[in-house]
Amino acid sequence: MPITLRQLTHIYHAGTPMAQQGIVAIDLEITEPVIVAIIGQTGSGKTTLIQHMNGLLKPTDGSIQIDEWHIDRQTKTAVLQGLYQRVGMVFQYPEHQLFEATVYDDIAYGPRNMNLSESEVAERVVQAMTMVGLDPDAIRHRSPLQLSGGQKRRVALAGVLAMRPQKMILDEPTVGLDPQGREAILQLIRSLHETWQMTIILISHNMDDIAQLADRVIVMKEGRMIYEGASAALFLDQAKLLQFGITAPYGVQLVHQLRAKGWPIEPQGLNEEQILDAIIEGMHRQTDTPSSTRPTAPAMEGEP
Ligand SMILES: Nc1ncnc2c1ncn2[C@@H]1O[C@H](COP(=O)(O)OP(=O)(O)OP(=O)(O)O)[C@@H](O)[C@H]1O
Repeated sequence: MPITLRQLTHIYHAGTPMAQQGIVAIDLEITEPVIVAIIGQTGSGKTTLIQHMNGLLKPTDGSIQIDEWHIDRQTKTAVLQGLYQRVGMVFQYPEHQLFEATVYDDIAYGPRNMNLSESEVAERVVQAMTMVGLDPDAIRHRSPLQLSGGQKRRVALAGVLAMRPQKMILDEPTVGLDPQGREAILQLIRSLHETWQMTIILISHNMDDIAQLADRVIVMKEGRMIYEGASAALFLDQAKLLQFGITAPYGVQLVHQLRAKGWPIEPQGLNEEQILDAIIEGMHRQTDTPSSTRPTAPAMEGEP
């Protein structure tokens, strides 16, 4: 079932002198399962948008349809709570919200709030820990405070997964992690999507993360959605990148630079492997081209 937004609008403190525009008239259809990235400058409405997708905010105008939930300004708060459990939200720096004495209790917090039996809670905690690559026997009794940054983030993710959401929203999932921790979280997100067919919506400022993960990209500006489309199409369109003030991922920049120098490279995708294949293919094509028509390869430094 697609996620459908119709003229979705949110004005904070609507009808008061403090009224502040959050998002305006957003029409969007997300066909699942998919990984969607939301980008945009600070204050552009990214957080306001995602908070409608898990029932933390209600529209002041327009509507949002997620599975059986149709939400508009009339929707009662109790109805929103069901959505909150179905669509998991992982906040920026979620590890700052680990507050229980043990890893087990932290992950069990969400399922316990769902009034499940303790045996069901235990089953979910172990499954969620396994899903995020944490060894349940090794760390369940440890304090979350004793874990590394990457492990803490996995615990926070497991806490959301233990509620068995069908969709997940991640706010800056790799921010503050070292390169190894970042790579591990990217892999985890990819495997959640592929193994569980989970729709994942993420906010990110990291274009390399987006190039590696996202099928689609939404660009927000001043509360409005100014672009929605395939991430590959956006990153390969230099005019749009310039228009939106987006710096392309490193691999894509390399492709643009090589193309500008006449290398016949036509990348079909965006992840590192695809870009590398495209560059190698371009090199082969260049070698096959008769020398009179061959574009000039970039000269190495120090070469004539
Ligand atoms: N609780 C609030 N009360 C009033 N205005 C708000 C509130 N939250 C956000 N806004 C306003 O709504 C607009 C969109 O904010 P939002 O937080 O959605 O942007 P964002 O793109 O997520 O920004 P950032 O990247 O800084 O998190 C901004 O003008 C902001 O000032």
